[in-house]
Amino acid sequence: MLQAIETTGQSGTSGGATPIRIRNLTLSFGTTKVLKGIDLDIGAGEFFAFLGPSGSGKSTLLRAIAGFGPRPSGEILLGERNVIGLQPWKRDVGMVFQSYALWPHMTVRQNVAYGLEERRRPAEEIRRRVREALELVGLDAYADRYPSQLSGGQQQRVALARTVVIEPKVLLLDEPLSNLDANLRVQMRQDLLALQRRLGITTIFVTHDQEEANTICDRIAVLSDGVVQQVGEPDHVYDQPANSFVARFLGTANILDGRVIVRDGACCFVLDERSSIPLQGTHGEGEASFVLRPRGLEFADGGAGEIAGTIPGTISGSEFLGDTIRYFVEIGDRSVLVDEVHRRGGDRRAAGTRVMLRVVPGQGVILAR
Ligand SMILES: Nc1ncnc2c1ncn2[C@@H]1O[C@H](COP(=O)(O)OP(=O)(O)OP(=O)(O)O)[C@@H](O)[C@H]1O
Repeated sequence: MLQAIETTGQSGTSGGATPIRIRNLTLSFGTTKVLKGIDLDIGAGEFFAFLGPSGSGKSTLLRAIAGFGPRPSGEILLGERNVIGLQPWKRDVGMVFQSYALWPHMTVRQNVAYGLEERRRPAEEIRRRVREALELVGLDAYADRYPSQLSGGQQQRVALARTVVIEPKVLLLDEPLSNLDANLRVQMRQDLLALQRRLGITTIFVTHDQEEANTICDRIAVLSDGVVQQVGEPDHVYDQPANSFVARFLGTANILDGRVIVRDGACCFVLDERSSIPLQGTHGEGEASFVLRPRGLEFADGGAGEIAGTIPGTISGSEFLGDTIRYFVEIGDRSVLVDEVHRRGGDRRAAGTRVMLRVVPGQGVILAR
């Protein structure tokens, strides 16, 4: 019965925004553990993303919060209440899925009203709340249409209206934009952000699309193999990845293996016998990886011969990316990516050219290995 409704909230219980605390959450399908001791704190009113590759456990975690799937161990606190073991419809959460699953034989108005009718709200209240929900998603003029008379984006907005109309304390969105075409997704994510801000409702958004998470969410949790790899604001996680998985998953990264040494009190990253890079700040000595975005490296032009702190290399190819040109540079037996701003009419560096690279000051992260 919930298939088309996909909301598990109770009517008229919204109150203030609800924080979510997850403690040591573990969940298995049969003998396969897919959530492995998840700890998370999601603030009241926060727009939070679960981001990770396919199979990392994002949907399973979201569904566990909603009360679907096998019973996990650990705690899920919605406000002060541990909801583990509680039936989905008693949790006061609303969930929107990738497939909108609207009732095709019902108008937009009837679809949105359905959850309130099921909860036996008075007719006048239903009329008012449905009108408000449709205004919220900008579809009040479409109330008498059937789903087949709407675009994909409009249908998804009906699905959102149908969920928020029951005033859940927590809104769970499982890849809600992935059925839409690229342009509509960009538009819809802004609409979604505006809606979330207006409602002030604690919201979790599941996606494998880092751009989607980064553009609309306050904070993200990066998941891999049922484990939270890192939590933080999108720019922080991008700039300061906790490990090489996060660095690779959030954009393109050069991961250079070498070691940190301290010489005369100054830290230095030794790539090989020809290349060492001075480091800012203090780091422990030992095996390490230097994680650098392609924009974190630049060409040290103009110097004759090798310059201290630079890395000699040879360009092996390049790609035109619009605003930038991405160069493939061989350094020893490894290859790195270097992005250089494209200037109109500027010459492209040719394959085979010998170059010196340096780290842009302040760029890069050292990860112990
Ligand atoms: N009903 C199920 N029975 C058995 N295994 C399942 C079931 N649902 C999910 N899994 C497994 O649990 C793991 C996590 O799946 P989940 O759907 O949570 O990943 P996800 O990160 O949401 O991936 P996607 O982005 O592809 O939806 C996967 O290995 C998946 O095969």
